[in-house]
Formats: sequence, C-alpha cells, structure tokens
Amino acid sequence: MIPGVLTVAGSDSGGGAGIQADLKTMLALGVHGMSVVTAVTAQNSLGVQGAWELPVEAVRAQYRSVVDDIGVRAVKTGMLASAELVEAVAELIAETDAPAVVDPVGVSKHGDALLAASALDSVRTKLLPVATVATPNLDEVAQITGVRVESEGEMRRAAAAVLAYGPRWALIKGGHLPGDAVDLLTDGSEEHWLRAPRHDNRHTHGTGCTLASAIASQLAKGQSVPEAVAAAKEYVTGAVAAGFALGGGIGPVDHGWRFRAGSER
Ligand SMILES: Nc1ncnc2c1ncn2[C@@H]1O[C@H](COP(=O)(O)OP(=O)(O)O)[C@@H](O)[C@H]1O
Ligand SMILES: Cc1ncc(COP(=O)(O)O)c(N)n1
Repeated sequence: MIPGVLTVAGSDSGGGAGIQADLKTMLALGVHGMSVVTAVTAQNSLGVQGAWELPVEAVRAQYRSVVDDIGVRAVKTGMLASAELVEAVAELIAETDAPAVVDPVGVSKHGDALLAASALDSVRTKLLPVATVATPNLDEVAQITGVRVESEGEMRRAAAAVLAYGPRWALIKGGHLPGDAVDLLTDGSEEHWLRAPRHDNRHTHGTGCTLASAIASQLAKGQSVPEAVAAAKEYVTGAVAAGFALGGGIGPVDHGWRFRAGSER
C-alpha cells in the first residue's frame, strides 16, 4: 500500500514552497500526498503580495476528513499563520497516531511574515511539544528560543534550547550560514551532523518545506528519524542543485530533479 502523508500548510501560488512544494516532494518520494490548507498566499519569485487565513473550522474539517477516513502515516506542518490555528493544529496532531514533522515557518525568504508574532508562544508551548521532529532554520531558532547562531559550533546550544520545548528530535538547519550546508539532528543523546556542499544557486525558494516534507515521507515509509532525515537531506540537496530561474527573483528548487536526471532539461 502507498503510505499517505498529510501536509498542514499555506498555499504558495508560485508553486515553489508551501502546500505545492510539499505535494510535489511527496510524489517524488513515492507516497500519497494530502493537504490541509491553512492560508492562501499570493506569492511569486519576488515575495508575498497577500495572505489570507482560513477559518479554524475549515482547517479542522479538512484534517478530520483526511484522518477519519483515509488515515495518515505521517503529518507535516508548515505555515500556520495565527495562534488560533497553531493551537487547533497542535490539538489535532496530539489526537493522531502518526509522527509529526513540525517546520515552524516564521518568515518567507523575502522577509514577509507568515506567522503572527502573537503566535510564537503557542508554537513554543503547544506545537513543539507534539512534534516528533522540529525543523527550525536559524531565524526561527532565534525567534523561538532567543539563541542566535553565527557558527556551526553554536548549533548544539540552539538544539538544546529547542528540545527544551518538548519535541522528540530537533533538526537545526544551517542553510543560512556561510560554507557547507550543515544541519544538526539530535534528540539530546544522539547527535547526527548532516553535511552537504553549498550550491551557489540563488534559486532556493522552498528548501525548508521540501526538507520537512521529505522527512515526513520517509517516516511514512517506515524509516527511523535519523534515516529519514539523511534521505531527506540528500533529496533537498539535489533539489537545490537543480533549482531554476522562474520569474524575476528567487526561483524554486526542482522537486522533480530525480525524474530529470539523465534526460534533457
Ligand atoms: N545553497 C544551498 N546549498 C545546499 N543546501 C542548502 C542550501 N541552502 C539551504 N540548504 C539546505 O536546505 C535545507 C533547508 O534549509 P534552510 O534554507 O536553512 O531552511 P529554510 O528554507 O527554512 O530557511 C537544509 O538542509 C539546508 O542545509
Ligand atoms: C505558503 C508558504 N509556506 C512556507 C514558505 C517558506 O518557504 P521556504 O521553504 O523557502 O522557507 C513560503 N514562502 N510560503
């Protein structure tokens, strides 16, 4: 049976991040992708031109429709926009018997806010405690914990600060540091450093969404967290390497890079 994976995230009209990135990643990794839309953004390679949240009942109803009938083997969360939505989604995840990958999306690559400042406390106290893996980037680590990471060595302290809120694993993404693209995965006892060459490509829209969805897909296929994160890192690294120009600004990573390998682009 093809395992089902559910993304709870915002729509990116430009197709590079959010729900669209998640579903493409799931297809590429061989699972059945399903979605709960939390917000709709008008977004392209230049930035976010508008964002509209869905009512909390609409989010709950989508989630129940999927989970009650179809069932899910893993859940991934992305843009949750408001405290009310963060809390509702945390409650739904707590009732679901499946691992949850929480990408605590704060701002877009262009600096547009995708989460209200008033929702940060709910992320800390409601959402992170129900996460199997939390995947903050360095800006999100700073927002959530106050820890500012400027070098690889400081990522351990960031991971400990995130783990203090209760996720089983923290994956600290070092994509915004110079040098190799290094991430740290830890549950407080095991430590796994994931290192990939930095691809000098400005077309990185969707990296975080893609990585988190890839982890959820691999967990749904039965891998352990360290195995799933290693496989997801390999997939996102290839997607960044193949990222392409689209529009006048930051283009998307290529979710289909493995399909295109060896064929004409
Ligand atoms: N230029 C790059 N080359 C290779 N990997 C990258 C690059 N930029 C980001 N990554 C990787 O992409 C993943 C997402 O990281 P990051 O870009 O920090 O997250 P976010 O999209 O949430 O800001 C991480 O595994 C990171 O190491
Ligand atoms: C709807 C939505 N969700 C998430 C992101 C973050 O994108 P990235 O993965 O590049 O950090 C985004 N730009 N838009």
